[in-house]
Amino acid sequence: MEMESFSSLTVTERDQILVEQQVFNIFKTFYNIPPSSQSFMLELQRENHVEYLTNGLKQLGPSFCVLDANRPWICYWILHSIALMDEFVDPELEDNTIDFLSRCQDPNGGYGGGPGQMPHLATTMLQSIHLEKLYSFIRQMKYASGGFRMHDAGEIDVRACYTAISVASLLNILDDELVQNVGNYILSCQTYEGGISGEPGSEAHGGYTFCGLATMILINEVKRLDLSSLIDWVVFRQGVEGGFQGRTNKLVDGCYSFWQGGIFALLKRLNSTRGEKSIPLGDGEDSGPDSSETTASSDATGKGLIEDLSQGGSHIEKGDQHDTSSRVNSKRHAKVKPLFNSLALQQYILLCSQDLNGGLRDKPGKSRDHYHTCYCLSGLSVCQRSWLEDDDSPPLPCAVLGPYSNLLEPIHPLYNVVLDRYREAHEFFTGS
Ligand SMILES: CC(C)=CCC/C(C)=C/CC/C(C)=C/COP(=O)(O)OP(=O)(O)O
Ligand SMILES: [Zn+2]
Repeated sequence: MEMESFSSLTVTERDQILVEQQVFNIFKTFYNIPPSSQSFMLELQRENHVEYLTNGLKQLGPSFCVLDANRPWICYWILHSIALMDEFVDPELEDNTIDFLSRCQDPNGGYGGGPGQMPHLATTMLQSIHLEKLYSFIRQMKYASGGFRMHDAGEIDVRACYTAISVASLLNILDDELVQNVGNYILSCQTYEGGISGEPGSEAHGGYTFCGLATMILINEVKRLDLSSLIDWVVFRQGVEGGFQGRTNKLVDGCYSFWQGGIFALLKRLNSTRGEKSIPLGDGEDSGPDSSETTASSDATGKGLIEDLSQGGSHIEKGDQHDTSSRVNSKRHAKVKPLFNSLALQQYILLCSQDLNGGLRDKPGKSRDHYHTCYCLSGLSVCQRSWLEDDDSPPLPCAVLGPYSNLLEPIHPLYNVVLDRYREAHEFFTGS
């Protein structure tokens, strides 16, 4: 592009072009090296990621002051990332972390950002011991409009609804009082674009759309959303770089691999014909006989649209060199053509978001951090199973970009917790 016309662009447009150039340089280098060496670039650097994450966990003690009010959330980002790679932390570090988290618990329920800090819904994502007090804290955060506040006198938004409802659901303390009017509040945040905003009147955003959709599923009101326009909005958030943007005209960012990618995982379950008793999506419906012969396109929610879209896939078909639809044809392993380009997203995560020295990031040029590590890896796990109807069976090798050793553990898409851990928690809190 001519310098003159470049300078006439807005800052956002210039950023977009610069990022696209950086990403395409990475892809060009990648495609210019012999295929035999390409596998190294696409390899998940597990050891380095685990080392980076473990070091992060060791620093959570009293001297750790970066993002001070986020420390329990950092624990989740780190521990979840380690669990996704099926790795463990050593028992002493695990004990120290549990001790640290219990010191963050407020005597009146909920967890604060550090020992002695005000309890906050975002940090209450973590396991709680005082269930009654936790219930009372969540109840106090509920606002008459149906929404929840993030903390005492804090902002009311869709994120707070999700954290309140998902924690209450996982801990089996969700009741009608907590649910009352939540659906109306979320509905009031679905915008003319189809996605969901943080609060009424704001712009649709991937983070809030995930939170809003998951909440509506958990409270059995998902059919009240305009799912066809929501799907329409989210499929167009995948960029030519393969990654997702959070909102219209913004840059792609590795963390939306989960916030947007997770939406597809939820939609896939809604559309599934299998009776998923072990992984309820919350709509209370038995979705039919366990037939491995059926295709995933016959649910009432978004029915015709999902069928149509699953024929066409995502909007970035141009240059899609990895379309595996003709190769993935096993009845047990692949039922669903994802509504997004799963291999392009894996390529963005591995080539552009991965720091080969450990950790993952927003985009090339940015630094790694625990938040992006968590949500890039969660998105990668979603991608690897995006062709599967049943998360308990392993994906075919062609659905996993790079060596098969890149395969991560499956997650429960409503809670973003590794499936086995979800099952343990579910059993613990429901006794079944
Ligand atoms: C459970 C929980 C706490 C969920 C959080 C969900 C989430 C990620 C919400 C997004 C918040 C937001 C509007 C970011 C925009 O930042 P930006 O303007 O820097 O980014 P952008 O340019 O990509 O939109
Ligand atoms: Zn991000």
